[in-house]
Amino acid sequence: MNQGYEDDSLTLHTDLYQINMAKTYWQDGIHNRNAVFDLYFRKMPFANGYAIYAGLEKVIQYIRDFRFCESDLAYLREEVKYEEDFLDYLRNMRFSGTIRSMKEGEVVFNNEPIIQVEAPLAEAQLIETALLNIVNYQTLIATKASRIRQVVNGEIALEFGSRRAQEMDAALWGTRAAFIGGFDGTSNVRAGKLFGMPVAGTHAHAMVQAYKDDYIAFKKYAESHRDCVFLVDTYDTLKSGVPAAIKVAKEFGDLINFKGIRLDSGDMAFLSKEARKMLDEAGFVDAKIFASSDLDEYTILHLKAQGAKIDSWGVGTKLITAFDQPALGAVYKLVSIEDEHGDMQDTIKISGNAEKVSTPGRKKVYRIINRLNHKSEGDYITLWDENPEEESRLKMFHPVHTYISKFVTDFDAVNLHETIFNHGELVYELPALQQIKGYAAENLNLLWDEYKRSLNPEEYPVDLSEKCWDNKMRKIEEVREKVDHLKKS
Ligand SMILES: Nc1ncnc2c1ncn2[C@@H]1O[C@H](COP(=O)(O)OP(=O)(O)OP(=O)(O)O)[C@@H](O)[C@H]1O
Ligand SMILES: O=P(O)(O)OC[C@H]1O[C@H](OP(=O)(O)OP(=O)(O)O)[C@H](O)[C@@H]1O
Ligand SMILES: O=C(O)c1cccnc1
Repeated sequence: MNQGYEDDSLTLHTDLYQINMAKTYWQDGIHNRNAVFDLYFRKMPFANGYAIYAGLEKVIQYIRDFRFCESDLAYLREEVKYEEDFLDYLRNMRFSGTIRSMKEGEVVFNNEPIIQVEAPLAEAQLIETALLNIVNYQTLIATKASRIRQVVNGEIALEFGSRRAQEMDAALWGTRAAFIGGFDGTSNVRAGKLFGMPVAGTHAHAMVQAYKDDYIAFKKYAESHRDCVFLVDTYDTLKSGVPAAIKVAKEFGDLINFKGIRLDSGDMAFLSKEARKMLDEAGFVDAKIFASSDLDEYTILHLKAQGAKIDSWGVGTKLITAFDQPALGAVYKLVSIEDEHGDMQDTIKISGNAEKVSTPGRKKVYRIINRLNHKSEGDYITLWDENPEEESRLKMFHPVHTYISKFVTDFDAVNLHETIFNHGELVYELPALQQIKGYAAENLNLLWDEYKRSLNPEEYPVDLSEKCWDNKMRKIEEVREKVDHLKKS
């Protein structure tokens, strides 16, 4: 999308204040100081017990291609009035830092760094907006998809939301995220082409309206396709749609693969049960019933509770727009920065709300897995120089309500971060999408069911090591002393 420019990049896909800060750092000569930022979210989306991380593929593409092109620089020169020497600095900028990230498809929780950026201060600052933009949306959709997958269980779930998504990129990357979260395929053909996802589809009401008759429309479709799923609710599902589908299936016999029917309105519990009887009586016991129409995990659960005979669920609007929670709220916080002597100094952002106080320092995140039952005991955030793998007994305690604690022995501590870029060089090979999806499903098996139920799940422990916690308390104290001192002077 060049909008008339000869060249274009995603590098201006940032907030102006990031470039303004970069200019201040550059002018002051601190732009190359090593800085560490954590990307994390604070509250579990949809009040779910876990989230599924998606977005890494796009983050990699964005970082790999990070550079200001000439039309970006011309814009900054003419419209924002930046001086030539600063523009020269931007012209030569490439991302030269290190990015550590959890793997795509990882089961993630609030308040743990999903991505950690360690880079020259100005570079780390400039990429914030795009990273958050990507991860916030894709993680939200993967998580919503996973919630729907939990209730759909062993049946088929198809993503149908392109027409309702917040624009084209959202449809495309959203459906990829939904696939990672557990969907089986998409109606978006470009997603099939670009990501290798399975594509699937039936037909719309428009086709039945065009032929003005269920039977004629289905017959015409059968003449032009081998796989047939007929949409039966345009006029009257049980009186016209289902009988017409059965009639065409009988007439065409082996000439078509009659896969079933789709319901898109009305009482889908009642209609699916009646349609199932009609299909079975006609001998089409293998024909499947597809359902769509404003579905989400709640309607699907209710339909199942009513004994609906639905085999395949098409979900659009409520998935692709994350209808009940439109934002994940992930943030990007500076946790450590090099001082004038070359030493790293940890930084903190204070808030009146204890849960919002950032956790200082360059950190690692471990998943503590019980060797006896292969279930996760929780996640354990340490400072960089700690190694829980070498410890035989771990004290895990809640970082806010510290009296909630437990000791864990006989565990494996799995470091959840992979190095993606090392000093600017891409060193990570992204697995195939199918593998990422498999990884998400596999990792969910590490969680007790109590964390996975869609309603009122238990809170999964995300704890700080004692050293990490002490460091945080020390930083809080330092800030407090400084503020007290300012008040007095
Ligand atoms: N038995 C059922 N129990 C609970 N929810 C249902 C049941 N049957 C359908 N639904 C859901 O109820 C909602 C009905 O939507 P709506 O009122 O728009 O009617 P509709 O039958 O889809 O009609 P139309 O698409 O023609 O406007 C949809 O979200 C659908 O998934
Ligand atoms: O309801 P969603 O979860 O968003 O799923 C996608 C919807 O898109 C189509 O409807 P639409 O009314 O757009 O077209 P149609 O005429 O083919 O029904 C389809 O029939 C689904 O109802
Ligand atoms: O293939 C379908 O049935 C379909 C595709 C997109 C939206 N609604 C339905």
